[in-house]
Amino acid sequence: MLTITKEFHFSASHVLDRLPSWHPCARMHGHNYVVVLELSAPRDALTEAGFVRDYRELDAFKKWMDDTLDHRHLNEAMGGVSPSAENLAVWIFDLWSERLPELTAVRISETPKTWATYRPAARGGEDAP
Ligand SMILES: Nc1nc2c(c(=O)[nH]1)N=C([C@H](O)[C@H](O)COP(=O)(O)OP(=O)(O)OP(=O)(O)O)CN2
Ligand SMILES: [Zn+2]
Repeated sequence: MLTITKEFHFSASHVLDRLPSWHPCARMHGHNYVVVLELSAPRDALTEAGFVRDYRELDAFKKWMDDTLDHRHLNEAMGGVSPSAENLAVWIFDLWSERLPELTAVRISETPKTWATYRPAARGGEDAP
């Protein structure tokens, strides 16, 4: 299995309003988010050029991210889903997995020290069918 990743950046605010009120993240605050898309393909399924998928074909994802998430309030942009890093990873995966069939994982960083990864078992890795 071959795996490629590409990193994207956006800035947004959120409120984790399902947390208890004493929790700092229950207050409005913002992050400079990092999103990493991971795409995978078996070695015998690479394109003629030797790509899992051309990185440049991910320009559409960047445009969507800029339009939908950048400088937005994630509680609104995500339609009421609690905007944790975990839920954001799942939400992005579910929105993009049909358009990017090679998508195997979405990783989200809110701070330089934190990462959340959504990697559905059936879609990638050594155990994939
Ligand atoms: N499992 C999760 N825990 C937390 C999430 C999350 O999405 N998933 N989100 C937050 C906050 O939104 C934010 O990311 C703060 O995280 P935290 O690590 O507390 O950030 P700090 O910069 O304040 O941490 P320091 O330890 O002071 O560097 C909270 N938890
Ligand atoms: Zn936060």
